[in-house]
Order: sequence, then structure tokens, then C-alpha cells
Amino acid sequence: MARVRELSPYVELRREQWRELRESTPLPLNLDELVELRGLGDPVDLDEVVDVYLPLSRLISLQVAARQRLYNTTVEFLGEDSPAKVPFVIGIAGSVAVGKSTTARLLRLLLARWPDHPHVDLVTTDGFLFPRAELDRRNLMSRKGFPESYDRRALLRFVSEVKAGADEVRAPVYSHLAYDILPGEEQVVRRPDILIVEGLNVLQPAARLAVSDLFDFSIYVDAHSDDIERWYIDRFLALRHTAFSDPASHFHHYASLTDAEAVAEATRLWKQINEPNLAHNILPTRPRATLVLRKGANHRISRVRLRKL
Ligand SMILES: Nc1ncnc2c1ncn2[C@@H]1O[C@H](COP(=O)(O)OP(=O)(O)O)[C@@H](O)[C@H]1O
Ligand SMILES: CC(C)(COP(=O)(O)O)[C@@H](O)C(=O)NCCC(=O)O
Repeated sequence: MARVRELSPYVELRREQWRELRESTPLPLNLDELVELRGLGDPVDLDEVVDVYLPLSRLISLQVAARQRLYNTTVEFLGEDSPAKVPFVIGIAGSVAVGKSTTARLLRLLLARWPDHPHVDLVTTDGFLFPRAELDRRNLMSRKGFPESYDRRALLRFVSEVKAGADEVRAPVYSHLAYDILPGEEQVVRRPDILIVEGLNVLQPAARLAVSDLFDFSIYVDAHSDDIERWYIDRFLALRHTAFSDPASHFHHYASLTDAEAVAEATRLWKQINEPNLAHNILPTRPRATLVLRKGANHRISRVRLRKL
């Protein structure tokens, strides 16, 4: 048994063990900044930043430098001169409502505060969902977030161009308010040191090249499905007083639901769309991640699994 564990590509650490790996990494953000970036219902606090995210930002920063050295070796082998700086690409995957966007925004800020790689861009894959009219045409409206609801070729082209050093690369923008891609809006990415790509399905493999093949590091945000369902429902209840209350929201009619009605509707959405997507498409990609952040029922990260081989 011990021998099997020795041969495993993974090392699993309790939070108390992982936090030791921070070493002397300073805490470069304050509570106001953390509150500003955390998602609705996400309780991440400064202790979690110190225990989990500072060791992680240290590891990634070390790997950014190592990856550039590896790239330089190839350039030298090819006899080309003056190697360019290649953006380091990080993928962040996990279920709807698990807290990926908070992890992504937090990591973006922490990584940008290292002097060696100050320019960190973040894109979310919802921008690559097909527009609503196209989802309708393909009969995919009730499969939003499933791999086939995305223009995967466009996403792959986008990340390939960023990584190849294009001066400007443009991504479409999705709005939860409009429940659609915003025509004419775009996010422009200009030669970042690090690009973070966050989305449900970013770790999906493909028969040909997949966006996950371009990742230098990947993170899967993980929790028990029953806990995520509860967070999803709680967030849905809270959205009635925030996003849904906007008359322009596609879901404005949800704002007037009673608690019982809202729980029933959120449960239906979870069971029909988000839980099957988690079980069939997202969870099977977890073994591919470089790092798994495992959350307990209280939403706090309790364990970290690192793929070291
Ligand atoms: N219907 C909605 N209206 C407005 N914002 C939403 C809605 N659903 C999700 N969000 C917001 O979108 C972001 C991404 O949510 P989600 O895809 O569930 O991923 P995660 O919770 O893992 O970050 C979160 O900040 C969430 O609060
Ligand atoms: C927009 C999303 C598909 C997530 O997009 P991502 O950026 O993770 O690719 C998801 O948040 C969503 O709205 N799913 C639809 C089902 C639901 O409303 O619960």
C-alpha cells in the first residue's frame, strides 16, 4: 500500500500542512480588497488567503520562471535568437456555484503583485457560450454550461493566439443580466505575463487539441455535490435582492418569488442542468488538474491535492 502511494502522481495535504509552504511570501492585499472581489455568498477570509492562496501564488510564481526557462531551451535548440516572453496560462475549473470566480479573481490579484509578472489577465469562458439565438437553434437552451454549449474552436483560437504572443486578442463578453452574449462588446487581452482562463469545462479533453492542452497550470475547485447544491440555492435566494431585482434582468420575474418558490425553482435548475453537468462532464476532469482545492461543508478549503508528476 505504501508503495502504491509512493508511486502516485498526487500528493495530498491537509490545510495545516499546505500553509507551511507559504514560507516568507508576504500578504499583498487587505480585507477591503478581498471583500471587493469575493463572489456573492463566498465567505473566503484573510486566513484562507494566507493559508491556501499565498503558498499557491508562490508555487505558481516559481513555475512561471521555470516554464520560461524550459521554453528558452527549445528556442536555443531550434537555433532561433532572442526568445520571447511566453504568457503562462492557468485554467480554473469546477461546478457552477463552487466559487471558481472568487478563486480566479483572488489569484489574479495575488499573482499581479509579484514583481516578475505584474500583468495578469482573466477571461471567463461564458464569453464563449453560443449566443442565445444559436443555443435555441441547436436546442441547447437547457444545456447551458455543457461542453457543447460553447464555441470551443473560438476559445481554443483565443488562447492559442494569446500564448503565441499576438499583440491584441479579443474575447466576446457574456452578461448574466441579459442572459446572452453582448453584441459589440469585447474583452481585449494584450500580451499578459499570465492569462487565467476560468470556466466549468476548461479541463475537458478533446480528440484533437483542446484548450486544456495549452495550460501550464490548472486548478479544480472541488466540494461535495450536496454542499454545492445548497450554495447554489442560497445564492439563488440572495440573487432575488441583487441581480434579479434589476428590471433589466432576464430573470426579473424571479425577484418576486417567495422563499419556498425560489427554493423549488433553484432545486429544479440544479437537478435538471447543473448537477448532471457536474456529474457527467466536470467531475470526470478533476484528475487532470495540477491542483485540487477541496472545500468542506462550511465552504472553507480543507485539503489541497497537488499533481507533482
Ligand atoms: N443568474 C445570475 N445573475 C447574476 N449573477 C450570477 C448569476 N448566476 C451566477 N452569477 C454570478 O456569476 C459568477 C459565476 O458563477 P458560477 O458560474 O456559478 O461560478 P462560481 O460560483 O464557481 O464562481 C458568480 O460571481 C455569480 O455570483
Ligand atoms: C454562465 C454559466 C454557463 C457559467 O459559465 P462559465 O464562465 O463557467 O463557462 C453558468 O453560470 C450558468 O448560467 N448556467 C446556466 C444554468 C443556471 O442558470 O444555473
